[in-house]
Amino acid sequence: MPFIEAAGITQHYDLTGPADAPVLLFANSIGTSFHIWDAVVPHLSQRYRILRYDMRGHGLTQVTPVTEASGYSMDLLADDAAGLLDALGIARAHVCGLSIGGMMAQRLAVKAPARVHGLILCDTAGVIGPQSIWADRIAAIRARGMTAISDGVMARWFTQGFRDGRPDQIRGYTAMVARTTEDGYVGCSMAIRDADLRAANAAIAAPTLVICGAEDVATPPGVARELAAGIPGARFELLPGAAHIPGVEKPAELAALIDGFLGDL
Ligand SMILES: O=C(O)CCC(=O)CC(=O)O
Repeated sequence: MPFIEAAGITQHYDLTGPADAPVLLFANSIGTSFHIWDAVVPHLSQRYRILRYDMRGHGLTQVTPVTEASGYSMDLLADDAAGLLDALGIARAHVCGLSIGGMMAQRLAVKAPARVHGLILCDTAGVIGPQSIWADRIAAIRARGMTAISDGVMARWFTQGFRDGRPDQIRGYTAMVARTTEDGYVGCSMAIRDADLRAANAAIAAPTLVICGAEDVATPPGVARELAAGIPGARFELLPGAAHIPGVEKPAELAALIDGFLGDL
């Protein structure tokens, strides 16, 4: 199980695919580990060297303490990803980020343009609000723990059909949320709450594809279209039959969109 010291913390990652293939870095959404990409990887791992990692305080990556006064920031999360690339000796990668992972990817593309080749922004936005939803979530977690939010999260992550048809998956993903560290989730909530990336996104130079599940209620298609409109030359693709985590509900379709886009670069 690979761990590496990067950006001052112990990060948990997985690197698979041909050693000489272009690197494709996946960044996850809040409350998840890199296993949300498990079903996508087999569709891409012949042509890309796939790097996945757990965000700070998530999965098996180290959590750092969070107080009312000091949470995490989107810059810190972008520095974590850049530190991971440094530690692994990877100069440049395609980056595919989901939700907060997509916000981190926007930030990385602005802060370190030489590191980002192709940019895929999946079910994300330049701002995810209103800020009150983050205050409410943080208060609920601090009062009652992670299980206070896990049922509501499932309703946003997956379509009704998937929730009805795959109770095994819903139990598993509920456990994934519940086992996320409180400080990790709260710290990342603060990073989302405090981020408005829209103005800075005008400077993104990487070729960009924005993808959104047609049934996403957390970062709906209208918001994702606005994100694409704010990034020079960005394309937008709607993914039918998926909500907030298309890599779980529509892995082959998501992989085809990613591969089609990267194949043109
Ligand atoms: O998923 C994210 O990273 C942010 C949006 C969100 O909170 C969706 C959810 O878990 O309900």
